Amino acid sequence: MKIGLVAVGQAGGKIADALLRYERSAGVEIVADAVAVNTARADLLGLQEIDPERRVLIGGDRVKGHGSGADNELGAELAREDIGEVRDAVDAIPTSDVDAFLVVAALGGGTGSGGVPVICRELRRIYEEPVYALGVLPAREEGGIYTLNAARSLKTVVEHADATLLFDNDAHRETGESLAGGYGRVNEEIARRLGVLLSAGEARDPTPEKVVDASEIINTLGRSGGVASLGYASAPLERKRGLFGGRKRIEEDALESTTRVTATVRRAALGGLTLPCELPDVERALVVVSGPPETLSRAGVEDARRWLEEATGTPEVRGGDYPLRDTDHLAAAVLLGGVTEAPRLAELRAGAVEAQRNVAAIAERAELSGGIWEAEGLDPLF
Ligand SMILES: Nc1nc2c(ncn2[C@@H]2O[C@H](COP(=O)(O)OP(=O)(O)OP(=O)(O)O)[C@@H](O)[C@H]2O)c(=O)[nH]1
Repeated sequence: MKIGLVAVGQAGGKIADALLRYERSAGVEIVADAVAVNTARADLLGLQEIDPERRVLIGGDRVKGHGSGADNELGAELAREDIGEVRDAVDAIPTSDVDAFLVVAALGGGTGSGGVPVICRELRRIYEEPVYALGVLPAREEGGIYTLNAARSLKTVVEHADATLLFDNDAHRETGESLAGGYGRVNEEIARRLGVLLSAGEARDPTPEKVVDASEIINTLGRSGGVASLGYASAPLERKRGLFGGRKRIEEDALESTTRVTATVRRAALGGLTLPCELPDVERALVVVSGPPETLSRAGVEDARRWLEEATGTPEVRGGDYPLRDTDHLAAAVLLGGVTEAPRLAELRAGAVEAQRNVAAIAERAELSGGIWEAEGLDPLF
């Protein structure tokens, strides 16, 4: 499946860079072209993979290229004002190659958080292809404003994107790792997951037993504004030198590969989700198993698909394989579409309501303190 990639804000740009690096190193073609949008000039200059001609600075007249300072109302306003420039940049993407658009950003800051819903709405207005958002949720320690930004942005994005794939930064922190220290690894993790999912439909050689095409990914994500989560897990494979030397190969017995496939899919769906959720709380699922052809047990993929059907309680579970010759791992990607509830979303909503209350109380206090000067009866200088 080929996407037109639109990266908004700092995190969006870095994730897009990571996806383009994945594409190059894996030798696959999954990004038709990528555009980066930001209110901060320095962030745009720091990008490494996105063509400089496809980098769009918005709000230059108002914020002078210095970003929107975690103010997502400002981020949305600047995106609305300069939407024509974003549109022109996206117009240059060869849409005959594009199966869907993916608009990527962190939802906790200002530019990405405010810009994503505005850009999704505009792309949906113009193009027939589905427009998906990939939103990164802030870590708990980032506090009330980031939580409030993310909740308000998400509430708006689900209205304007065909579906929103969420990635919880907190769920992917390693013990003892600082938030910012883990960004590089986390971005590569997002890129690998998306990479495996999107490449599956582009697989040609070796030929998959059961191809996962773009329409299956689109049908799983849905087009009615749902939330999605993407699971991933991998298992190392042992290569042994053949009897007469030569290239090491993987020795398989059918039972072993069936068990490995089902166990890896279960780990991806139960413990490796970008947005942790309970399986009965999803409406659709898609499983892709990738690895050397001799390890891709057809029975294993079918068992895993049936297990997902039971665990989710929905008949809408699709599945396929993606054979890769030169890998020492078996990997499973599980896409869950139509996620109706997740603990992190409930927590985000509650945190945002509280933060909004605090913001209102502070504004009221500020108004009162302004009133003190009124009461003094002093005239200002001018
Ligand atoms: N996964 C991931 N999260 C990031 C990265 N950089 C920042 N974040 C998170 O993104 C949120 C802030 O979003 P940014 O993208 O930095 O901000 P922005 O959209 O450019 O908006 P402003 O800088 O406020 O104009 C916070 O929750 C950060 O923890 C990154 O490289 N990867």
